[in-house]
Amino acid sequence: MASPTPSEYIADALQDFDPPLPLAVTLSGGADSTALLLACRQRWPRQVVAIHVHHGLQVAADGFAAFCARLCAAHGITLHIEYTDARHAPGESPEDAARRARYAALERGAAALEQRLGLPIPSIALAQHADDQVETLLLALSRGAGLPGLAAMPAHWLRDGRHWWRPLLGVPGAQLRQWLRERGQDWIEDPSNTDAGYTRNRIRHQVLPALEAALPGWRNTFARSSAHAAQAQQLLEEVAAEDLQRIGTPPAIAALRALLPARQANVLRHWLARCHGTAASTAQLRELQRQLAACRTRGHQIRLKVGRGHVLRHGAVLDWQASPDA
Ligand SMILES: Nc1ncnc2c1ncn2[C@@H]1O[C@H](COP(=O)(O)OP(=O)(O)OP(=O)(O)O)[C@@H](O)[C@H]1O
Repeated sequence: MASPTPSEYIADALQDFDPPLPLAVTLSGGADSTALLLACRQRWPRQVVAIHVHHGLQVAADGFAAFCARLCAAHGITLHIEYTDARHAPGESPEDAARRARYAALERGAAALEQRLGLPIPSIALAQHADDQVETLLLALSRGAGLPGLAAMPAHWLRDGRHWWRPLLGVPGAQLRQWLRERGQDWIEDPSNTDAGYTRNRIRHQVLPALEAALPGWRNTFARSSAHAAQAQQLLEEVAAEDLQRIGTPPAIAALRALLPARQANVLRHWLARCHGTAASTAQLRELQRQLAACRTRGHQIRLKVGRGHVLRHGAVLDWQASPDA
């Protein structure tokens, strides 16, 4: 059977994509988001707008913004440029800081467009594709991640009443580039995408070609594994939420001790994330569970560094306190 053409890949992806309109496409000026914008514009001619985030600190930022302005003007697409300063906090990776700042800027950009157009914008689309998804999975494996990491990127989520979508997760990056070339459409190459100092780029340039050669169908099978992990993670979250309700907040030590270790770890992670917005490292969680197992007398104290603060024993319950500098 002939393999699908770039147009067939994209048509297939957009067929399953049915967002409430209008749709804002997040446009970096790279190949992926340029292709997503033009494909969506083709499908919903007057219902697509674009948001570009100008990362003030990057030298190339003006060039990206100028490209997006030219592209949108040429296709009659309304564009909003949102400025942001993605300086990273001490201890935070520059990539994470840029991502966090970008999502906040995209939110502000959507709100600004709503004001300007006098319309709600119920949907925002991001252009990550099948290779990005596999890179995310392999990065998670390289860090020893648990199920949430192995579940990789969700194709859809709802936040503050707005739908966020990733309609291209089934389309290989090379197909998007080919689709643009066939239309004579250019894009901007981000110089940081080839920097081998980033693990993601080493995965992209060294690991993916080896997988391509060794494992036919690996993109689909890896994506299927991520989908299994995402489903299992949903179940774990449900179990943790039920357990936490039973155990109480703050969690009762005796009730925690009655749980099997895996279930105890699951509810502790859930409590820290949902109630305190923090995460324990594997070593911190193991030590906390060891302390819980040893906590047999009234006098046994617990004070452990966990995430951005400390877990403490207060009588019959555990408590978490943020560090003053967190
Ligand atoms: N500066 C930006 N402004 C608006 N949207 C962005 C920006 N940077 C990234 N995005 C959106 O987030 C998605 C993922 O970003 P990421 O940095 O992983 O990819 P990218 O290499 O910039 O992708 P692309 O080839 O689309 O530019 C992009 O596909 C795009 O939809």
